Amino acid sequence: MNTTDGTPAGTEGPGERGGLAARRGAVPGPAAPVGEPGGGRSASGRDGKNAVPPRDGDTPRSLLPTATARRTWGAARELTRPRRGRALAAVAVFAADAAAGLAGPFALGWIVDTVREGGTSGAVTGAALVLLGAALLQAVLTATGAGLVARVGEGALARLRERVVARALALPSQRVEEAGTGDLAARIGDDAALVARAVRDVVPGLAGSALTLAATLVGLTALDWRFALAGLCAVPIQAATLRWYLRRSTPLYARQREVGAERARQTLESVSGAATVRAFRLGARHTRRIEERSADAVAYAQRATTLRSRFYGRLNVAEFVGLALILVVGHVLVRDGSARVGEATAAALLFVRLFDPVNTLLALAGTAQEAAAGLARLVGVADLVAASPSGTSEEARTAPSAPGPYAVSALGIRHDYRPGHPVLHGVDLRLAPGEHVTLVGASGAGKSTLARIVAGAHAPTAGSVTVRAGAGEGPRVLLVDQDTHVFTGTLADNLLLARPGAAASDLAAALRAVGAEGWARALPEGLATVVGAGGLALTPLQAQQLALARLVLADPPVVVLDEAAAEAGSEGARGLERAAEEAIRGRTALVVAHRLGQAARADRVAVMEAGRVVEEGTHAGLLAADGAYARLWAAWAARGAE
Ligand SMILES: Nc1ncnc2c1ncn2[C@@H]1O[C@H](COP(=O)(O)OP(=O)(O)OP(=O)(O)O)[C@@H](O)[C@H]1O
Repeated sequence: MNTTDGTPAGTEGPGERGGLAARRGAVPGPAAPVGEPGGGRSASGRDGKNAVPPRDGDTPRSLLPTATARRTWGAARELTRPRRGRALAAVAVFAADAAAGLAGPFALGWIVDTVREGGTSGAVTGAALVLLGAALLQAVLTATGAGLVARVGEGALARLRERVVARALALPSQRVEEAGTGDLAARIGDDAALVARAVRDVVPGLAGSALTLAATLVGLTALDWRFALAGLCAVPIQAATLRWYLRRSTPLYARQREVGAERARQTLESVSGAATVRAFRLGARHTRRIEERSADAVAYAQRATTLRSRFYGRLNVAEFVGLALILVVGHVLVRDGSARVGEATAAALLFVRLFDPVNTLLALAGTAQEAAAGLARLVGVADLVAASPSGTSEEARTAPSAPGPYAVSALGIRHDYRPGHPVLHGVDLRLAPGEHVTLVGASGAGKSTLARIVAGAHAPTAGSVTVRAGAGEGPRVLLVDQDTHVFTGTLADNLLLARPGAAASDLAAALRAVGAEGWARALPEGLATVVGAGGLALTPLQAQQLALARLVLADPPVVVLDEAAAEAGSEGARGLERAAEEAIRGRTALVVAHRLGQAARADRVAVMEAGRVVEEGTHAGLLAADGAYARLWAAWAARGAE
């Protein structure tokens, strides 16, 4: 993972921490603010709608929720509970490690006294061997402790990741769009990486450092309580430094995180919309926006680096004060005969040995804070209530459905993508059980929006959609639109996700029903051929047929088809029309049609204009009425019914 300023996570630029102190990673972790109270759907009852302020005419974004600090802590405990034994073992190992670390300074003090008193070289060698043995033991214990922590932490993180991905997949597309796909991607990518790094480095670092600190205090007290007191004089300076740092770093990292997410969102949006950006010559505008966001990210990274340098500078002062006091105390104690030179040496060495753990502790406090913010953002998504069953996508439908078609009524549907700019104005549309209704109208009339609302992919701003269920089961609506995804896997896998466990004969029958049997059989390994990214690329027509075959297998009582034939070319489009008719047979169906031939064969046609249904009736009836539909039909026929 890279930090926002391009340096690898876990490292810092040279010169930030000079002298004897360790260089430990306070990585500028983009950390989101803890969520504000809101009418959200997280299990914590809080839905932090972190609206990122708009820039340059952008629409404000409502980021996905972030869990409260309390809920985050609770989730971390829940996730580690099954591995409590290992966690306790890790603490015990780190404690033994810290105790073994005391051997070094004591042995060196012993060597000093032995040499001063003219002792034998054998005694010195013995002390040196103790030193070596202690160092080896420490190496083994440190590795064991880190291994235990990694096993506890990685297991917990894997569970959390699974939950986040499951929830993310169940989120209504509208919610993801509102937040920007970059927000979700940043959480699953950057935040998960941040937490994983914390599990690997921060937790062992914090635990080891805290225990070393405690053991060293015991060691100093054992030499003479006044050494411990002198060493403790550094603590107020360190505490003040930490407070000073955290007060500045918390909002800084939070803002840095937001700025990073904004940059990711903007980049993703510009790249994924590259064709549109080119077509409308928006390149310069998008480049400027990316530059602005990148400049923001760089500015915040620089501020974070400056802050860390000042933080380490203050820590050096604390170390100097503590060490100077210990040397003064040692001098006084040796002079009045209450301590030996070796003991004063050991005390000074014990204190110097603390530089590392103290700095680790303080530096990691910031990183731990960032990781906690990342974890809060992951838990926020993991706690989201799964999308309603009607919020469906074609891929999401897997369970077998209730038999028989249902009636659908969409009443008083209003929809604003942007507040105050309605694109649907109180639309009423009813479908009788098993009826096929086709939506027609000019581009931008609102057909796709209405279709997605009926399918449950968008929640309407006002109005309601009712799918009257038969006995027992809940409503089952399946949406097939032009965003058909071919997953990397075999053709059979791609079909089975619509009906897990279906027999090969069912898969073949579904392919046959949508006219795909021919090309599927001709594949090098038939149903076992790997398709999708990295495998055989399916044509847009084949991908649409695959979507329709999944529809046949999922067997939903209600189906919404939107532009399934759009990308297939006119020959392919006619084939797809036939496949679609076959796939929706026996179901209640709402079909968005751009080719009016589809409308002619539907039970009923609804004509939309500027967000309203302006005409409804059969093809023949509407032609006879000589209204909006008749004009559309005439125009379509004049273009050669392409
Ligand atoms: N995600 C969105 N955000 C903002 N506005 C949108 C969004 N999707 C559609 N719109 C707007 O809503 C209006 C209706 O669009 P919609 O796609 O529903 O129309 P349509 O009749 O299906 O058009 P087409 O035939 O071109 O697909 C249009 O003005 C469109 O620009």
